[in-house]
Formats: sequence, C-alpha cells, structure tokens
Amino acid sequence: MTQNRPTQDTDDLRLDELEFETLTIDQHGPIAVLTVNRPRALNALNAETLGEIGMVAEMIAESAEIGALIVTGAGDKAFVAGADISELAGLEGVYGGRDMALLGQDVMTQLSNLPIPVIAAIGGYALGGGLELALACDLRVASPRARLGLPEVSLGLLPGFGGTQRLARLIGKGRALDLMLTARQVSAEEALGLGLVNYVADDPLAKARELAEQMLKHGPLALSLVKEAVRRGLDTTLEAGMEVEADLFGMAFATADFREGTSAFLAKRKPNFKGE
Ligand SMILES: C/C=C/C(=O)SCCNC(=O)CCNC(=O)[C@H](O)C(C)(C)COP(=O)(O)OP(=O)(O)OC[C@H]1O[C@@H](n2cnc3c(N)ncnc32)[C@H](O)[C@@H]1OP(=O)(O)O
Repeated sequence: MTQNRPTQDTDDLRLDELEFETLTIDQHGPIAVLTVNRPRALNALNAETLGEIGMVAEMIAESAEIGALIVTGAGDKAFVAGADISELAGLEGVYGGRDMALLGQDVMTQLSNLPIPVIAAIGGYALGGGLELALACDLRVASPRARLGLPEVSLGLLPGFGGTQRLARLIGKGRALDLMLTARQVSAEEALGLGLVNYVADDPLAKARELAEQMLKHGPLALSLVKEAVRRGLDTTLEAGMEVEADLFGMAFATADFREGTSAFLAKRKPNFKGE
C-alpha cells in the first residue's frame, strides 16, 4: 500500500537535506529526532504525514550513520492526537477505510522493523493512531502530563494502525481490551503501571536521548539482533522462538563486534564497536 507516499528517489539524499510538509528531522550525531509537526491539529496523522514517516523510515533503514531514532510531537500539548479525523470522515466506504488502515499499518511496521532502537518521547496526548505510533516504537517515555488511550470506539471505529495487535501483545489481552472497549484515557502514572510506557520523565525528550546514548554504547549489530529475536519470537511458539534466538546468537559470533566486546572485557578496556 503506497497511497500518498512521496516518490522522491532517496538514494543519494541525506536525511537532514530533505524537506517535509508535516514533520521535521534533526540529527545529532548518530541520534535522529523525528517530530510530527501539525500542532494546529494536535499533530494528527493524515495520509501525507504517514507517507512522510514511511519515507524517513525507509531512509533510516538504509543509513549507516543513524544509530537510534526518537519520535516525538511538536508543541507541549500533544504527542499525536490520533489519525486525522477530518480526513477519515471524507474516506469512501469499506475500501477507503481499509486502504487507510493498510497505509497506517505498513508505516508503523516499517518503524517497528528498523534495525536500530526507536524511542517515543510523549509530551502530551497520545491517542488513537498517536498511541499506535508510540506502540510501534521499542520504548516509550511519557511526561507526567501525558494522556494515553485508544478512543476509536467513541468514533464508531476500532484502532486500525496496528493497535489491536500491538497493545494486546505489550500489556496483555485483558488490559488492552479494557482500554479499547472503554476508550478511556490513562495518565502517565497509570500507563507506567500497565507497562504501556517504560519511563515517566519531566522532560521525555531528554530522557529518550539519555536512553539512546546508553544503548549506543553497545554493539549496534547486537542491538538489532535483540530486536529481531524479540520480534520474530513473539510471533511464534516458545520452541520456535528458541530456535530463532540460537540462530541469531550464532550470527553474533560471526561479527567483529563480538570479538571486540569480549577482547575489551578481558583486557579491561572499553570496547570500540564498529557495527561489523
Ligand atoms: C486508525 C486510527 C484512528 C484514530 O486515531 S481516530 C482518532 C482518535 N483520536 C481522538 O479521538 C482524539 C481527538 N481529539 C480530542 O479528543 C481532543 O482534541 C483532545 C482531547 C486531544 C484535546 O482537546 P482540546 O484541548 O479541547 O483541543 P481541541 O480543541 O479538541 O483540539 C485542537 C485542534 O486540534 C484538532 N484535532 C485534535 N485531534 C484531532 C484529530 N485526531 N484529527 C483532526 N484534528 C484534530 C481539533 O479539531 C482542534 O482543531 P480546531 O482548532 O480547528 O477546532
């Protein structure tokens, strides 16, 4: 599904040379920050924004320079207040809705499958498609003011950007159904207790950077193998997941980073990982 996807050839472009209509990208060394930037609509996701997020994910997947991605929203009121309701209201029938869900799912999966850590910094409302965006990230850091929920049933809808699947996998079926069937918003503190967010911090962007820096001290290939093992293992049986883990563990042994990590430990020095 490539509806409204930008068609620009990205082969020779750097991320910080691209201009987007609905988001900004900043790069600080190996850490990129994607900010959804539609503050007048509380950063709601329309098809254009989804297309732009997908384009950024595609570029990051091919970039050797970016080691971690932080996703956030412009302004202090909202992370992302959902899919753009005015756009949804204009979609035609079953197929319009299905196409929009497939576009959203596709983009969230692109983000989720990135081989680098992806952290959501949630400063305010993360509702509907906004929470689904955060759920596609590896970790979530929320401000004490954040409000999170999947209120789609209040619009006669269900979550359609992966939320019914990712929320149940993250916090369990019972808790996920509670949030989705009541449409209630939870505070950051409750979200922490539910396991919906990993950290609550007054400055979620600063905390997300701190976490990214901590992760980037480790071997980048090992980080990507951890993500792959968890992702592939969760979608299968425990036994098959063990097989996946053993295969990836074997692959780690073939990397220069493994030689470097173990040599550095034995020589009592800091490792210098190269991602090879
Ligand atoms: C597959 C995915 C499906 C979905 O995601 S469906 C959408 C799920 N999300 C929601 O249902 C949340 C919708 N938004 C709200 O309920 C409220 O907003 C808030 C509680 C987040 C904040 O309320 P308040 O402080 O009173 O602000 P405000 O005046 O409602 O919003 C400011 C401007 O932002 C626009 N806006 C907010 N959320 C969305 C959205 N999701 N889609 C499109 N526009 C949105 C409003 O309309 C308004 O605009 P104007 O100033 O022109 O009246």
